Amino acid sequence: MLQRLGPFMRRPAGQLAPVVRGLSSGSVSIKVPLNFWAGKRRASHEKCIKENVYEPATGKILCHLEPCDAVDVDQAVKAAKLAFGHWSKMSGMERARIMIKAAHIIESRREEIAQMEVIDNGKSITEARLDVDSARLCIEYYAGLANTLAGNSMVFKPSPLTPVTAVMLAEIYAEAGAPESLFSVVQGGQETGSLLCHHPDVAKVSFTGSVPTGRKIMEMASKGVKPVTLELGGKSPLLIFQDSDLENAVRGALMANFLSQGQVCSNGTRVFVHENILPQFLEEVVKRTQRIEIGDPLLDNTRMGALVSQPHLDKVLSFVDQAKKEGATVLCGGEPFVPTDPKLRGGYYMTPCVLGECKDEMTCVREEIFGPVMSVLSFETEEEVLQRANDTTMGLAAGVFTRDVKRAHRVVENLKAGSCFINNYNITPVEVPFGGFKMSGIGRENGQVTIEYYSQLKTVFVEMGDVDSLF
Ligand SMILES: NC(=O)c1ccc[n+]([C@@H]2O[C@H](COP(=O)([O-])OP(=O)(O)OC[C@H]3O[C@@H](n4cnc5c(N)ncnc54)[C@H](O)[C@@H]3O)[C@@H](O)[C@H]2O)c1
Ligand SMILES: O=CCc1c[nH]cn1
Repeated sequence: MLQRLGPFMRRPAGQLAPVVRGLSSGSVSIKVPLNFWAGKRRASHEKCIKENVYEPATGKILCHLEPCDAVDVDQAVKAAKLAFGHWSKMSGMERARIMIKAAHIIESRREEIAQMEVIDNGKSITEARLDVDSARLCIEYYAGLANTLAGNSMVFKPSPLTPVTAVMLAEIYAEAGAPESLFSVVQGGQETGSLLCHHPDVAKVSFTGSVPTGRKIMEMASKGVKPVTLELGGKSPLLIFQDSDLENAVRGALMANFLSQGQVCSNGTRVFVHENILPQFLEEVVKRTQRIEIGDPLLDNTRMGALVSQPHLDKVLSFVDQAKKEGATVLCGGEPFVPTDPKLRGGYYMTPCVLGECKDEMTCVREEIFGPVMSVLSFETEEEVLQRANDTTMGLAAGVFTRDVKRAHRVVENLKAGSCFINNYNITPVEVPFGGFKMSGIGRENGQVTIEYYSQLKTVFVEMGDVDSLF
């Protein structure tokens, strides 16, 4: 395991707590470059100002980001264009073989990748392992479809807050035998992103992020008349009817709000509960929220790690303050959390929050918080709750809990959202398309339909006879 982690330097021992299956929080300091194209990791070509990147669990500096400038982006895109030439001429079988090999490498390095994702992102190791499995399954699924299709190359810019693991994926594709630069990584923030959108050799822009940034991306892509896929934010409703199995509804509400410290686009953060079961629901949901184990994300029993950055934590806490000012009741959580372990004291933790007595017009109900904050609202009738659930500019996901199967189908038919869950929440298998209605996005990821969003259709007429001319 440690040999594989060669490029990552460990901090001197001494202040470290026991190592958890390889890495421990606060023990990693990355010195190697984080850009990757033409077969290797690369520093940016200019000695630019390096930006600190912090480990969410500890607040310690994890690495330095060297944003790619126009020269770097141009090199990466040109290399990707060459790779496209090779890759698209390979047979589907050859491409599938390379993808399956990449999937096997991911499987064999599952724990190492998951641990590095935790260090990079702050989420719990339990979730990170599932994320690595999802990545592998995704590659396996599309390898199955590759046999009959054209292939693309990609230049990927990760969030500047979490730059580390995307480079590992680039190395894995290279090891699996993919043409050089088939999958490249350029680091940076909005300037680098904007360079990619404007580059004339970039044929398609796929963006995952917030609605305001998505709007800018679409605007930039429009200059080159480039197609876009936009996977944007949400403010999804979860409807819990009186006839629900209450135990499962409570579990669903927790899964809809607290995965990845609430930093999940599809989260069902507006929880509408029928007025007759509201007291029981709140008692149970608050009890279980208070039991969520917060702390070192690399420990197996942790269920909630750290938020991605200090500014983001501050923003989420300010949403809770605003909710209080607007009349919501904090039923639990919503406070900064300082773990007892001294090495975690600088980390970005908060207690998961349930807000009661929420009203439709409150900021916490209207705006995406992207943190562990559940807003609970009461309703009386199906018609009323459907109208309120759809009263949003976004439409990524929605959920309904009821034992009445006819009601379940009637409700999801009327919910304006790309993914609807009946008696569960946040289930996203790779075979099933994922994407938003309204301002939550354009296009779909996952499933067979996604291929259409990354392909050009070419129509070719071949005349075998004479041209029937009118002239
Ligand atoms: N629909 C989905 O599948 C999905 C998945 C995950 C996250 N999200 C959404 O993402 C948001 C949270 O992510 P975030 O905080 O990283 O979002 P963000 O919009 O702040 O940033 C996303 C990315 O855009 C880049 N960027 C920012 N400004 C840019 C510009 N002007 N030009 C080019 N690039 C620019 C950033 O560097 C970053 O890599 C939430 O709204 C969440 O719902 C959506
Ligand atoms: O934050 C986004 C979550 C998600 C689930 N499936 C695809 N994206």
